[in-house]
Amino acid sequence: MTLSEKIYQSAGLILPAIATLAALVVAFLIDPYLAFVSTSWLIFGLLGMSLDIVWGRGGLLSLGQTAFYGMGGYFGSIAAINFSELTGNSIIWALPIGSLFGALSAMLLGYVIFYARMGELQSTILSYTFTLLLWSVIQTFKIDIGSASVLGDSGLSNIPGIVIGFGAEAESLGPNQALMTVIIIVAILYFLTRQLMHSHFGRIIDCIRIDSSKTELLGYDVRKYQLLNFIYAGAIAGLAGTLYALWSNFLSPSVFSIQEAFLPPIYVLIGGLGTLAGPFVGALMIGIMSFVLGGAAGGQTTLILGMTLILLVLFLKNGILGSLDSLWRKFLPDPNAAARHTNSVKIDVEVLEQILIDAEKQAGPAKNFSTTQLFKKFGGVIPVNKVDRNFIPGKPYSLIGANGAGKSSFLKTCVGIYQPESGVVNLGDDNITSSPIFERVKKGMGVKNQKPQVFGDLSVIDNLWIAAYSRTHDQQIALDISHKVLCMLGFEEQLGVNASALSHGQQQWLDIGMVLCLAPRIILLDEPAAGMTKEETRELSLLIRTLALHTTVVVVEHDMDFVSTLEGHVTMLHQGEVFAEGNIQELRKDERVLDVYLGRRKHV
Ligand SMILES: Nc1ncnc2c1ncn2[C@@H]1O[C@H](COP(=O)(O)OP(=O)(O)OP(=O)(O)O)[C@@H](O)[C@H]1O
Repeated sequence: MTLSEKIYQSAGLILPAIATLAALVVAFLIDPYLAFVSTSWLIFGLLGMSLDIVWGRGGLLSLGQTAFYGMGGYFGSIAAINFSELTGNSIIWALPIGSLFGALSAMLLGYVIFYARMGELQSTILSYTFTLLLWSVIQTFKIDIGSASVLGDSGLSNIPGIVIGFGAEAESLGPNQALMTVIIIVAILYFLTRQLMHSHFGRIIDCIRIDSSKTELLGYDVRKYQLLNFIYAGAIAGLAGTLYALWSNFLSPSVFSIQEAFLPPIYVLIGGLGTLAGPFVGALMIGIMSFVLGGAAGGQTTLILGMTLILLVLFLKNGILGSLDSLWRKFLPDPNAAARHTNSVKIDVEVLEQILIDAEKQAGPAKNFSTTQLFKKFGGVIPVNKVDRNFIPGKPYSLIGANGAGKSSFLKTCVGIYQPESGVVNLGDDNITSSPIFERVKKGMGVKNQKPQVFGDLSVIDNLWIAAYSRTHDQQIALDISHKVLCMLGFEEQLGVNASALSHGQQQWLDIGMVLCLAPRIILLDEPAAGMTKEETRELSLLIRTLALHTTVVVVEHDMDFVSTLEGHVTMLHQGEVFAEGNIQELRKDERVLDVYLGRRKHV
């Protein structure tokens, strides 16, 4: 890595650290009124960051962040009002309780969103509805909890300020000290979140955003990770809400309002989606503009602000920090340059054998795979009609058939993408008929779909690593496995290239490499030769034959010539049923098979 790349890599750490120190100095020096106002900008930035975790990293535009913020604010304030009477200090009670209630509300909403497998738009609308629901409830809700009185649309008052001392004499901090305290809390949360997003957890979240179905095919429990990420962001929003309540000493139901719900997405868009620090820039910019325009624009603040924001989002599509990042990258060496130097893939069979032997040592022997009376229908169409099959290691199995014969449907029903109406799927001794996909993968199933599924924004090595990590849960072992597979494919030079910069054929190989990193005990390949050159197809055939010596391999394939090179067992499907089987030479002589393939009616 060059010096300029090293500086770029550490910028996300160094620049915010410098910004924190500078902010502390400024907070100490500025006018108390400005310190008071700018504290709220920082808190809004924190709320924006909580959305960036869910949206920029997790891929879900949630309009529920202000709901968690409001819930955190209310419950944190109730704790502060009651407990600070006893101990003086407000934040040690309010912040944990506020973030706990933010997290709990996020858990409730997130569970519905992720476990009901809602689409993106549905999820956004549901999160918005959740916020509005709380708004209407809190407006009429009146209750006394100890010394705290929640008074419907009159809100909650008498919230103590930010008190960090203890005892009867402990007092609220002045505006400058309060700002400095909030800067420190926000900085801690920013660096913690950055660390989390750079950990394996963050990488998995990135993969889910890019391609959630592929992430599940790598054996990750996608919904669990999405929910955990959502809960974490809810906790941050709840904490931001509590800080806001302590700062303003008052909370009204308007924190759950429509206007508030749309502010965090604006902060994120202005600052830069997925940058984590961007929402602070966005909140600061809006705060400063409103502050400055408030006096000068004679009642036209909202109009001028709105126009400026529209122009900003139009001309800086990646937001301020996102655009600066793109600009900076232009001065760095092109990480994808090596993608242009790739030759056609030549499998290193020796390395492949070693990988397969290691996999066997770690994951156990190959497993049989069988279906019994497997049946799937779509309305009147029956693409899988009571199929009994038993696949064992030794020779590859090919499933052939004309278009619409049911090959892909059979494979998808085996993988768990389609749920069968009846019948059983067994992996080794386990009945996996109703297991979720990620559990099947954990039990040893490896799947390669027809189109290459790689994480385009991640480097080649990271793509392999994320697959290997799913099996090993050990960062170093996963890296060792990734390097072996990289070497087997001859991709060493392309290690740092983004997967999206590879050609279609290379992406197919990378996808196959990812499957190998899982050390699968049975491998299902759907038209793996699609889009490959003749040379690559030859290598693929060699790879599949080698794989079949160590694992069970089932290939769905159209191309009879390719199937004949596999020298394995062939099953022909027709109208969802097993129509013929044997080796390819026998099937090629079978008139009934030729009739189906050539569309003749003589024997069928
Ligand atoms: N999700 C679905 N909903 C409705 N019908 C489907 C669905 N998936 C497949 N089918 C139908 O099932 C039948 C078998 O399709 P399938 O894709 O499994 O065949 P195939 O042998 O893989 O064909 P091809 O080689 O063209 O991919 C077709 O009639 C198809 O329209």
